[in-house]
Amino acid sequence: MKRTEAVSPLSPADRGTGRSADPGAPAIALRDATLAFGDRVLWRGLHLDVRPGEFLAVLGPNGSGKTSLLRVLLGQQQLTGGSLTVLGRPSRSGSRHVGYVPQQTFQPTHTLLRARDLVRLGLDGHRWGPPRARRAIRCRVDDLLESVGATPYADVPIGRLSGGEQQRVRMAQALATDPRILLCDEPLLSLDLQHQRTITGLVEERRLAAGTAVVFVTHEINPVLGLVDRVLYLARGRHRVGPPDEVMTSSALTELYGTQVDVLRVRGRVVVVGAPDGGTGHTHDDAAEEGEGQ
Ligand SMILES: Nc1ncnc2c1ncn2[C@@H]1O[C@H](COP(=O)(O)OP(=O)(O)OP(=O)(O)O)[C@@H](O)[C@H]1O
Repeated sequence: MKRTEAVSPLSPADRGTGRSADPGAPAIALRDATLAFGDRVLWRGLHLDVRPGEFLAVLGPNGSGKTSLLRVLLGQQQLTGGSLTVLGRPSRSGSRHVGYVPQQTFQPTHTLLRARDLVRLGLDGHRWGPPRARRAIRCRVDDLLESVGATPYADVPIGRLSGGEQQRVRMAQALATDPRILLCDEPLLSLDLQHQRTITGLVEERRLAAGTAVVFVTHEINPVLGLVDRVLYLARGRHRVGPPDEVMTSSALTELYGTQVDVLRVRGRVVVVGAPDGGTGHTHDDAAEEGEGQ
């Protein structure tokens, strides 16, 4: 299990409420941020504030630097240039105020760790001092598992679960500490429509109830189109940020890719045609799938 992805000890400075010193401060602030590996620039000059309660979708072709951006926000990867603050402070790894749903990695089938153990690690893996009362922890774990529809397999070793089932458990783990920022790396991968809705519903609930800022990496914007405040689109070392109606347009993506790209709206869905990487999955037509299932 990649325990460090979601759980690690708190630094002493991080034991507070997670609120910024300045309540009006953005949850995340990137200034002139650049990330490069050797000569390869993933993105440069990124200037971005993510407000509390905002839903930012991060799109872009394979290798454009979406996961790397999350690693930067998690404090696991240093910027090459520019600066970053998270909840008003320099980012650091292991903050309980930042929930993380990592990109899907399949667990070995022989692992003994059960779904409920993984969620529990998300709950008390950050804590110093005596463990919380067992019953309270068990109830909270049960509630979290229930919220993602994972109760039926709470006691099944995680390696025996399907990709979609594992994904739902990871979401429960990420929400365990009531994070003020939620970073999701393709959390809808492997999920059928019903469970996509369960997951997006949970994220939305959390965002509205607690003002959690959401950074949501996805290859498929349509399942979250109604929730997204802004899109950050990364491609060819460049980026574009703005509301979906401004970014998901033929002119914006043509400029970003440097070649003709057409963005169509079909029954309220976004369809991208002609992106050199074959598109980033926006052409997937959920509406058709939904109709078929009824
Ligand atoms: N530590 C590292 N050192 C060198 N190169 C790296 C490192 N981390 C990532 N890369 C490279 O940076 C590029 C971007 O990787 P990243 O995982 O951020 O892409 P992505 O947009 O999330 O892709 P995908 O859609 O396939 O998940 C890749 O080519 C990757 O190999």
